[in-house]
Amino acid sequence: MGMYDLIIRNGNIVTSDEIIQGDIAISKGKIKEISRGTNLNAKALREINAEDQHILPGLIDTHVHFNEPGRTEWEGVETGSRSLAAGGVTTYFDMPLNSTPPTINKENLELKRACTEEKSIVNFRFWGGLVPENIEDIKELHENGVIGFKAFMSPSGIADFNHVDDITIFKGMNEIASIGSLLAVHAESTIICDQLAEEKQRQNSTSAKDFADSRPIISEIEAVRRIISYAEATGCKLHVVHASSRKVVEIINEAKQKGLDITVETCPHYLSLTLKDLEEKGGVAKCCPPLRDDQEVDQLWEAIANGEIDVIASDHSPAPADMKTVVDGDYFVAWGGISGAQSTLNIMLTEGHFNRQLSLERIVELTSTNPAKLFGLYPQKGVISVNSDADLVMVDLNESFELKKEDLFYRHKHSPYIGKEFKGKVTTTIVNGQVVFENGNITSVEKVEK
Ligand SMILES: NC(=O)N[C@H]1NC(=O)NC1=O
Ligand SMILES: [Zn+2]
Ligand SMILES: [Zn+2]
Repeated sequence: MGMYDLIIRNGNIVTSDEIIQGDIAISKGKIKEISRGTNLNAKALREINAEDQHILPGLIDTHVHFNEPGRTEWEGVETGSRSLAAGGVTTYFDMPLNSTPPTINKENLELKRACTEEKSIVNFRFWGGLVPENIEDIKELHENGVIGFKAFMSPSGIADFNHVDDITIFKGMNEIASIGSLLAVHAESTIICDQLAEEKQRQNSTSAKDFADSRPIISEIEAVRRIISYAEATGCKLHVVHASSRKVVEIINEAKQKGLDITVETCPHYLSLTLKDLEEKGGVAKCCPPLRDDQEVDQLWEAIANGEIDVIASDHSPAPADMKTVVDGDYFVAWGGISGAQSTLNIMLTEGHFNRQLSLERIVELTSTNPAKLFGLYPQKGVISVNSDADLVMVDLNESFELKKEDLFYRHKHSPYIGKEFKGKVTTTIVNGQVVFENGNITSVEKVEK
């Protein structure tokens, strides 16, 4: 009879394939045994009764901006990773911008790695940046472990992270293809967005709708079509982040059908919020691309149901509340970025599972299994199986709650989801076999070694 570190008894174990009832035994950070239907005849230092709860692979949030080092007054690894733990996320990929210095060379990557290792309570990986100035640094970043590269096709809003011009895209994608890595793109057209914004501002038309109209869906479509041309020409693997419309998703699917290695992400805010929320809630709901309308939201859910979307990630891009404020009705000045890292699973359960009959298996696939497969972490992560990492989230689907400001672990406790009724509550989050979040509290502050 074995002696394990932890046994979780009698839960409904969800993977991307099936839901089974059983026990999970964990030691040294790994899943050692799983029983189907029966009780494991074993003991552990600690046992958790998961009766009536569902156990999912911990979420892998492939898209967050934690601003550390250098801009921790916006967020930071400590608060950021705690909010992820509270939301059932056990691994995150930190974007190369909004921290200073940005992750565009090896030295800067090491700075980010050092502070993250010191402070994160969940697992992490890093994106490298592709900017016009760093083509020579791509290979070294790759060799030092970045999971891929991120480029902006339109201004990023951050002075030390320039957007790419066509020649940088061409050369960068050739380089990224040659090392076998992947390019993630923020795809909006600079020309369309900048010129429409300038016209609007010149006319003093600065409402929520004016802002949204200055970044129309055609701007995403145009940029995605252009980047697909380069992917075809260079053979570079491509990942389009935060598609706000099924029209964008459809173009990517056509390219997939033609045999291109291309994937697409959307975010919880495009699946749950609209321009109306931007008008009513103000800058807290401002993001780029902007929120669309009800019809676009429904169509994105249809795309999910059809298997046309690969990954759901938060694009948590926080800022202090005063930077998110709409001053004199001007929506152009507020920071674009949604604080959402803690709410991804809640949105998927409430809007997806309960309101639209999306299966729990599909939610697992979109938030954990697919990200793990896409970035080479599978089957170590993204699945509940023997020998996988013990990264797990337990949810009580019978519990409902209204999100309150005090529930948030962010450095700045604002979010467009405050006041929203959620069905399905995260009760426990386990990272590398350690309980890090339980019953509303962070329980372990041990740093995660990478
Ligand atoms: N710089 C940055 O984080 N930008 C993000 N914010 C947002 O709303 N969209 C983005 O790409
Ligand atoms: Zn972006
Ligand atoms: Zn982002």
